Amino acid sequence: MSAVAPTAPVVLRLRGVRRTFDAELAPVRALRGVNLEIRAGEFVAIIGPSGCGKSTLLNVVAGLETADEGTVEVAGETISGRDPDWTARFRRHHIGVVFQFFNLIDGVSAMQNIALPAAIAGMRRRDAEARARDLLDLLGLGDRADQLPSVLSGGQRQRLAIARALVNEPALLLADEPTGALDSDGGLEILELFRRLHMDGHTIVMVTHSAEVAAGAGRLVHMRDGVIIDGRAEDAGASEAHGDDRE
Ligand SMILES: Nc1ncnc2c1ncn2[C@@H]1O[C@H](COP(=O)(O)OP(=O)(O)OP(=O)(O)O)[C@@H](O)[C@H]1O
Repeated sequence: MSAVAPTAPVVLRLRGVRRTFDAELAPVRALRGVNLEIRAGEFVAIIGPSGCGKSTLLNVVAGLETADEGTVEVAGETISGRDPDWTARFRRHHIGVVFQFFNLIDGVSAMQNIALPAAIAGMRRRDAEARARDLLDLLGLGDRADQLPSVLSGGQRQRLAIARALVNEPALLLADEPTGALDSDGGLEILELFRRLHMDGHTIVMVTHSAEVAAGAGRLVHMRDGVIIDGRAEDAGASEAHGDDRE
């Protein structure tokens, strides 16, 4: 289990978060009252059956989806209910996001894939490039700085995407199926990297289908039918943990 002190500050807090999608047959209640607290330095894996709401939860935390109800706090700031520009700015500065299929910019070098988001967040170009080079070295891609993502292996692309996610020193690193597009060895390599980042003090929340990858995290959070059924914040109400279905 995670060795994170129970007194470490809460970096992520969700309270009563709901999200329903319109669909042709019937509305899909993807999140049905999610309560969760994650403390600084935790490495958390969110697991559960397909369709239980894992990606929706991560997207709501990233501000890529909005919650219909409830509150989402990241690094002490309430991010739910904000306008899209505020949310995008907050995400740039405080949240790093890693996706299953990397989402790199194909037309620019590995180094620029990292430096551009830093420059957009306001860092001077030269500083952004220096930071990008440091991150490439840290993640074992120092000799790939000038290459395009298309010539990198899947594992290298994902390491590059992780470097990009770290460039603005986020309070929270989110990863949605970060090993899903990689073979088993590549996946375990990414897990090892997350474990290293965790040891360095990063706070990581990862959605995964892989039991092997999840087992490498410090804490497991189990979801089912749009709620967290285990691994929730200690102080969340028991009825909420089993779904507070009001409809
Ligand atoms: N944009 C959307 N519009 C309509 N329904 C959606 C949308 N996004 C997600 N859903 C539905 O919400 C539910 C939860 O989806 P979500 O992707 O969060 O689940 P998941 O646990 O991540 O699934 P998987 O493990 O298969 O990736 C599913 O029934 C899904 O079909």
